[in-house]
Amino acid sequence: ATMEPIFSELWLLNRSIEKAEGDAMDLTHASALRNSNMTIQAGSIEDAAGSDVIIFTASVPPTGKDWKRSDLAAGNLALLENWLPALARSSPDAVLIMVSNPVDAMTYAAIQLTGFPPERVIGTGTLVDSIRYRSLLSEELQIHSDDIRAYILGEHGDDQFAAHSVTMTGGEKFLPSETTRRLFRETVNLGYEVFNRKGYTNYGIALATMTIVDSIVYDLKHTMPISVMIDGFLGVEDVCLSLPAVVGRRGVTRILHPPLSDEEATAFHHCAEKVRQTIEALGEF
Ligand SMILES: NC(=O)c1ccc[n+]([C@@H]2O[C@H](COP(=O)([O-])OP(=O)(O)OC[C@H]3O[C@@H](n4cnc5c(N)ncnc54)[C@H](O)[C@@H]3O)[C@@H](O)[C@H]2O)c1
Repeated sequence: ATMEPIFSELWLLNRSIEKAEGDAMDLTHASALRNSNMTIQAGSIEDAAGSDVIIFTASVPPTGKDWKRSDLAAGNLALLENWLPALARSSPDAVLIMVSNPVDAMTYAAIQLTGFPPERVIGTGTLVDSIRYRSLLSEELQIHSDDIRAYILGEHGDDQFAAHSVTMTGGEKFLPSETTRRLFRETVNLGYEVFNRKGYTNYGIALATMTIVDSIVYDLKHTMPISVMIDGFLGVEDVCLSLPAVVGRRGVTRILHPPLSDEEATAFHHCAEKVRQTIEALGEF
């Protein structure tokens, strides 16, 4: 969001105003080379009042070598509790994009803490996993990744699954094969693989978030796998998980219901149980 001149104003909020100011200055200098009149400033919740889009990325750091995204749940819930009610009061019509992990449980918590209608709260969910999978398939098939309709669905975590039965390009279905399964197994670990090498992931998630922002700001109504409040699909509700959904100016305008195989439906139910457990372990909020 910071390098695309898509907003008129971009406000950076951080517990450390100095860090936010440093980023705002650096980005403002960089944008001198862009065809941009977007202003980039550091400030407070009040400064950013009336925002159209809120992107939440604050997070406690992971600890230990074999950390899981769900380990961040309690620490990040405290950050959400600290920031979101006030952000929601000062920007009551915003669409909120949740990036912080574990993103599905945090998206659910954000709906409760903002009081926003669920369609105005979007988790980046498995969008980043789906682009990773598409990029592996693209390399294997020698077809541009943008032409490959392949979805990783469920939780943005270890129990995500590839919706092999609805993967297609040019109208041709890819039946699940040893190759698609192998590439999916690689996909699940790619986030950790990048993290283990550089200590964080940023380019993939930044562009995934920008894809959501673009679809909101320009009301593009693109379909993408994102974390949404599940609307009774396969009997699942009251939990956030990724399904393909249509994104426009007011947030999610439609959640799609792909015809999953029995095996995929079981995986979806499993993800629902797992994310629900994470949410329940957080207690009242
Ligand atoms: N959804 C995804 O696909 C995806 C991908 C990458 C990262 N993430 C998640 O995004 C989050 C951020 O990742 P990162 O690599 O940018 O982490 P980071 O540690 O670099 O950044 C965290 C930021 O949060 C700020 N912060 C900490 N406590 C705060 C508080 N009390 N109030 C306000 N700000 C506070 C820190 O100052 C820092 O700027 C993590 O939870 C990470 O797991 C999600």
